This record gives sequence, structure tokens and C-alpha cells, in this order.
Amino acid sequence: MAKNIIEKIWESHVVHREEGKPDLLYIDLHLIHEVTSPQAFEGLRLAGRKVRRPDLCFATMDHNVPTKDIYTVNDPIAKKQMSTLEKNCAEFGIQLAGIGHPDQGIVHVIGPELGLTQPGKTIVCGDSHTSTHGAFGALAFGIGTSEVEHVLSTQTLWQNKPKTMEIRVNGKLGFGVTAKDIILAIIAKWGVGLGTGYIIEYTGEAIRNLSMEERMTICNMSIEAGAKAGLISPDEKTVEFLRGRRFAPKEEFDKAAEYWLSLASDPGCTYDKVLEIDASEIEPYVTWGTNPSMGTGISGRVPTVDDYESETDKQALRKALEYMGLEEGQPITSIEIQHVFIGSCTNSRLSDLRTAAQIVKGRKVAPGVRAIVVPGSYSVKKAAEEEGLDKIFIEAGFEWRNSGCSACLGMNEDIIPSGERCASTSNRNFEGRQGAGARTHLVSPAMAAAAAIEGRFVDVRNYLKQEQQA
Ligand SMILES: CC(C)[C@H](C(=O)O)[C@@H](O)C(=O)O
Ligand code: SF4
Repeated sequence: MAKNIIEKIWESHVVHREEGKPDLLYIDLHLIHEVTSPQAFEGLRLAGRKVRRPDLCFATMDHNVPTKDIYTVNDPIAKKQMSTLEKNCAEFGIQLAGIGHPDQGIVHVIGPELGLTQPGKTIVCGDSHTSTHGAFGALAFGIGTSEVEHVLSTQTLWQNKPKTMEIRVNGKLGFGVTAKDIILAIIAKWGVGLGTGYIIEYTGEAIRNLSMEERMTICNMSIEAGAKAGLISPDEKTVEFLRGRRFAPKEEFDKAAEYWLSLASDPGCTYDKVLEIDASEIEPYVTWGTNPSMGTGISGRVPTVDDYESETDKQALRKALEYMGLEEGQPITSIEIQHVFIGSCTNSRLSDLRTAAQIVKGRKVAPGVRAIVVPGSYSVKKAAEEEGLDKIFIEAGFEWRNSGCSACLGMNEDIIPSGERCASTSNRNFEGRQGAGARTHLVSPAMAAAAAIEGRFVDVRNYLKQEQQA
């Protein structure tokens, strides 16, 4: 019988199944960071347990890292979480890419980079954006701290089997439109609850045409669509991305590649639900509200209460606009920003930085705008510097930082001040996400770069056109 990739991976990982109980799944890779692991290790210690498979764990530091001066951690909680992770990894024999380590970076950036992330694996991490790894055809999802403890001690996890959903992105993306715009458009179209209870497989011509880095951007935000996980069937691009990576199979590579490709959803397979969207209709997106579905194309406007039927929706709009300091019906291009953040596990990989650099090259950040670029990993930073991208950003007036989560969330020194507005390439825009009272607009790296230059949102396609004519 034709099967989809979600069923194939799930079924091959069930180690125990019993009527009326969740399945017990085997976990192939456990990624760890400093925020959600301390209590899990403490639980093990109290119970006198060991880590069952330290060789299947990999830890890094990302959320708390001060990206300006990585060795000066002023916040006592951050300091404690980081030193605790060091101590735990040493005690339990887990590889750690800590501060200053060449493998350090945002956990969802380094997994694929090191080749730890591979098709067919079950991957967990105490972090909701673990869905990012699904870009490789892995079943990857976030877990809570008590589950982190369970996986540490048993290398298994109890899970109810979610339903399966296909989101087919048909046709070709228009000029200057990116993966970030696809996922923002999907969430705007069907809402933040669209994936609740499901694992999503993204399919279709537009998805096939994306690079692996762009596919990660899509899968990353599956959680913002409410899904348990999101993935993309492996193809030749997946195989080529992994070839030669440190933790990818070596002599056995071709055999592994053959297996990986066999995991792709079979022609004629079915899903519990199918949604379709036409890529050619998608514009560069900007969110105007306080959840990722509150967004529109750059040529659009902030909605008015009359655009909504229900009183609840009207009320949600009023509340969002009050927090965001926006007027009903305001054109998106009239929104002025004071901050630009290019970074996060959604958009901080080398191709994201290249795209942004192409736009800022030879231009200057608008007066009154503070713009920062935070590479997703030490190795992205190094690669970008080898290409001279750092110089392009610095000359334009951007700050060039070390890798970490940075301004994606208010957990380190990169906080957006209350009432100020940030064009951000990250994935969450709820109240207070980038700092108390901060106003976040989610955009692609290209749109963020153009906003930095103009001090307001503009259609980046006009920039790119000028670029091509020049
Ligand atoms: C700190 C961590 C638990 C959290 C998550 O799970 O997503 C963070 O990464 C985030 O993006 O909000
Ligand atoms: S970059 Fe942001 S979304 Fe990603 S793991 Fe860090 S805090 Fe979470």
C-alpha cells in the first residue's frame, strides 16, 4: 500500500504498541540546549540514572549567549544555565558545543550543518522549533523538560500518533518571493491552528524548487501553524547537502542515500487532510499583528474591523493594533521601523545572509534605525566572513554579531525597547516576544534588509529590479 513519509518513519520507530496507550517511539537524535535541560539532568541525578545513549545526544548553547561579547554573561540566570549545561554534559558524557566552540550555534542550525540531522531519523529537542529538521525528511519535534528526562534515560518517548496533512505548494514563486513568504502566507491563509493535531508534509513544485536552507525556513514555522511537526520528503538536494558532513555516513554514504530516497512519500499515498496554495500568488509578506497569521503582502494594508464578521475577530484586531500602535487600514509601506534583526533559527543561515547582503551592499542603514545581523552558528559566521559579507553589513551600518538566538526572544541582552518596532526575520511576534512592549514584524531576510535601508517596509522586488538593471 502506498504510504506517506510520516507513516513510514513513525511505523519504523515504534518499539511498543498497546491498545489505548500512546506508542513508544525510539529516538535517533536528542539535541540539547541550556534552557530546557537543567531539570531533566537533575531528575536523572536524583533517580540515580545514567544517560542511556550519550552518543545520540548533542548539546549546544544558544538562547542565553550574549552575541556582542560572548564571554561576558552578565545575567545570573543565563550564567547559571550555561554553567549547568557544561557540568551536566561533562558528568553524563555528552558532546557539547559551548561558548567559543567552533560547532556552537542555534541548535536547529548546527544539527543540519554537522550532518547530525538525517532523513528518516526521529529527532527531539526541548525546543518547539525542532520541526526545522523536518526539512531533511526527519520526524522532528519539540518536547517538554520531563520528556527530555525520559529520552535521556531511555532513548524512547511515549507519543500519540498525530494525523497527517499534506500542504501542496503548487507552481512557481514569483521574482523576489522567498520561503519565508510561503510559510507566512500559509499561516495567514489558514490561521495559527491549521496544523493542530497534525504532522504536515510540504509538497509541490514550489517546495521541490527550494534549497535545503529554504526548506528549513518552511519546516521551522510548522509549529507556528500549530502542527506537531513539519517535513519534506528527501530528494537529491537532501542527499547532496549531507554529503561530506561530519556526522553523515562515510563509506556507507551511497547506501544511506538510497535508503533516504526510499523514504519519500509514495505516489498515490493519502493524508488525513490536504491543503493547496498557489505559489505564484504569494507576495513578500509582513506581519502587522501579534501572531504569525496576522500578516499580509507588502502591497496590502492593515485590516479594518469591517473586514471581520465575528465580534471575537474584531476584538482580536483591536487588541493587536493597540499593542502594535497601528491604525486600521494603514498601508504596510507606511509602517516605520526602528530596529532590524536578521537572525534566528528561521533565517540566519549563509544563504539568508547572502540575500540580505546583496540588498544592503553599497547602501546605508536609515538614520535612527539600529540593525543587527546574528549568524545562526559560528560556522555560518566564519563562512560569511570568508565571503566578505561582514564588511558589507558593517559598511552599511549594521552590527555584526556572534551566533545565538539573540533578539529572537527576550532571553539575553538583545532586547527591543518598549514601543519600538522591529523588522525581524524570526518566527514569533506575540506580545513581549522581543522584550516587554516591543513590536515585532516578521519578514524575510530580503524584506528586513530593505526595511533597514528605508526605515520602513518597502517592496523588496523594486530593489532587486534596480539591482538587475544596474
Ligand atoms: C526556550 C525554548 C523552550 C523556546 C521554544 O521551545 O521554542 C524558544 O526556543 C522559543 O523559540 O520560544
Ligand atoms: S532562534 Fe528563536 S525560535 Fe529559534 S530556538 Fe532560538 S529562541 Fe527559539
